Amino acid sequence: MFVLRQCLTLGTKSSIRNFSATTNLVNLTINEDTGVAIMELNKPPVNSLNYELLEAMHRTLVKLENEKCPGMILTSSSRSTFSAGLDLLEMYKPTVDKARRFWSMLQNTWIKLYSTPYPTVAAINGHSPAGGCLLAMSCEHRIMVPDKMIGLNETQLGIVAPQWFQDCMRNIIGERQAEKALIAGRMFTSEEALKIGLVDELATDKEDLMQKAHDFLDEQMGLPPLARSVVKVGFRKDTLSKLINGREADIKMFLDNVFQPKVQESLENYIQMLKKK
Ligand SMILES: CCCCCC/C=C\CC(=O)SCCNC(=O)CCNC(=O)[C@H](O)C(C)(C)COP(=O)(O)OP(=O)(O)OC[C@H]1O[C@@H](n2cnc3c(N)ncnc32)[C@H](O)[C@@H]1OP(=O)(O)O
Repeated sequence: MFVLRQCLTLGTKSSIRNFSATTNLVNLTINEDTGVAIMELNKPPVNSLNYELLEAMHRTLVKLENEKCPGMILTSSSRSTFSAGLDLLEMYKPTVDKARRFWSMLQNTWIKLYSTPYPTVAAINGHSPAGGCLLAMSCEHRIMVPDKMIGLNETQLGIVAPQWFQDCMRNIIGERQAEKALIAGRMFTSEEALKIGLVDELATDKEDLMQKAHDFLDEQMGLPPLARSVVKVGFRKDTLSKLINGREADIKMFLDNVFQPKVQESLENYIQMLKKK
């Protein structure tokens, strides 16, 4: 195995191979024999999804697609958290330009991740609320360590999970379970998530998690890749097209909501609460 460290400040293919001391928000490891990529989110302490992390993810996904990646594992370098979801500071008192840029990058990243032709598996080694749950749901297969929490908890924060977040959940756990979970903003334990099908497997620890993720990819990589990807994208095309054809309306929805005084008040209280913990 060798490690390619993807650095935000580096753009060219050759320079990506050089380690740089600059913060690496995404660590990319590619197995020389199998080509399998491990994309590890690395924004301590909890991988909150700010513009820079989303951009680093997007850039990595473009690179993997260009280099005909055969399969990818999405995981996190944090011991407690897969991803804490969207960075609350991106939504708290932003300028219009900053909010628009942020949301647009979230859309870009999700569209790339949800539509990869190659198989993807989320190795969920920690809590995965809201936007973190979206990332996991955008992969094809989810494996989670025990005793962590996952779900779309937006309602509990006084905000609304966008339609495409909701669609992703509905596509996985079905209409009735998704409606109940989304209205309540419910977070599930790993064990509950397995029961309702929000995750596919539980692992005993990180080693078991990665082994199971590799096993899933091995199985997928044994299938004819073109047929596999056509079926995958066929299943996902309605959800994808809804956002792709409605990106501007979705940005407007976000901007209209994020600047509501009530929403700003909820975000402020929530940020304070997290800081006091
Ligand atoms: C507004 C219009 C519509 C918008 C639609 C939005 C759609 C999606 C929204 C989201 O994704 S909002 C984010 C939702 N996320 C959460 O509710 C998770 C909040 N975090 C936690 O519950 C916990 O941090 C954790 C993930 C369970 C991890 O717990 P742990 O004990 O390990 O770590 P903490 O001590 O709580 O946190 C460390 C450090 O990180 C800061 N932080 C945590 N989450 C976020 C976040 N999402 N954004 C920014 N910062 C975050 C936390 O405040 C701590 O900071 P310091 O005290 O160290 O400064």
